[in-house]
Amino acid sequence: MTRITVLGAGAFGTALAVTLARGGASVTLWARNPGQVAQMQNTGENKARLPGVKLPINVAVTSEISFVPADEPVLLTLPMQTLRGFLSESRAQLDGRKLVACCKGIDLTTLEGPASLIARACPKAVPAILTGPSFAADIARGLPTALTLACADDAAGEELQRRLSTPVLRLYRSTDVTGAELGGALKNVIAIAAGIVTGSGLGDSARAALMTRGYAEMARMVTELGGRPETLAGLSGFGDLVLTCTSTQSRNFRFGMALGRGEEFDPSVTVEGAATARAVAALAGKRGLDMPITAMIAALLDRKLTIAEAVSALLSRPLKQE
Ligand SMILES: NC(=O)C1=CN([C@@H]2O[C@H](COP(=O)(O)OP(=O)(O)OC[C@H]3O[C@@H](n4cnc5c(N)ncnc54)[C@H](OP(=O)(O)O)[C@@H]3O)[C@@H](O)[C@H]2O)C=CC1
Ligand SMILES: O=C(CO)COP(=O)(O)O
Repeated sequence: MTRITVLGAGAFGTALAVTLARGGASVTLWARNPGQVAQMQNTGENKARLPGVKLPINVAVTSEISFVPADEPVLLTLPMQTLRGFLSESRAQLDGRKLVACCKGIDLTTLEGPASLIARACPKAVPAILTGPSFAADIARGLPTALTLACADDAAGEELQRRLSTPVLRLYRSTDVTGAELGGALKNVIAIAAGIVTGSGLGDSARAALMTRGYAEMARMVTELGGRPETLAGLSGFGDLVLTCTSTQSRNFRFGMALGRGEEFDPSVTVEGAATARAVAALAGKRGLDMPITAMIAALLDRKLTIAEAVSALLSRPLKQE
């Protein structure tokens, strides 16, 4: 039987633990907070992050990372901006493992994605990325979901694909780690922008234009960093961009909608695209890449611009070929 360790009991980690356990794996789900662990053990449910979903009996919940099996997959399901610190604290337990990052974003300090952070902290580990269109709530309900599993070592990737696929969770394999992780990171920034367009009443046509031009700037960054444009055309890029820019289940989209309406947004909600917008704007600046939508979102979040000014700046750019 496959044993899987899931580190991070947020909505996504819990949903993945549940679906993998339903698929027959023996899952250990780790959360940092012993109180939350006790609550999950007592109620058989993660009431804080994924209420209403029963944990199968083959999910063991713990707040200790004392032993992580060496040859079994480890899923990292923490928010992106906490990953670097977590890896550095836990490298003794994690190095040498197959570490599958499920977070979407770019680290604000190093301007790197999860695979590079893993490689730096745990040089003997096999880094992989699990990404694509998938809301935790959908996965937890057992609805069909398709994701990209990217690993530079294709043999290791094939094994991970096999172990992490279930009858309702279909994984496609890729060796393009850069393309896959950038798709998941960058689409969140465009989703905030799409939310702003919707929230401020600019219309569906404007949102479609923004998604398309957002995709163009995502492709520029993927190509610049050595990823493959065809990866971006798959689940991890196009697929997740469409999902996140069109569904109010998305926190990034809802955050953008609140901005567009001039409403407050609960600061405790994980909105990966906010930090990633700033990181990507900095990276684009360093590399001389034109990423106007990302730059506008970063400027809006830093209150350097109003929405009206951002829209006007985007529309008054010089006319160019598509
Ligand atoms: N939710 C979804 O539908 C999807 C999420 N993802 C990605 O998964 C990642 C996690 O998101 P999600 O599960 O939704 O997040 P949630 O907001 O649901 O939960 C975040 C979890 O991370 C924990 N956490 C925060 N900081 C640390 C830390 N320093 N050390 C250890 N644990 C920490 C929190 O613990 P505590 O409660 O103690 O603060 C909490 O359990 C994100 O990158 C997201 O983009 C990807 C696809 C779908
Ligand atoms: O990445 C996701 C869906 O694929 C989840 O999106 P949000 O983080 O915007 O909720």
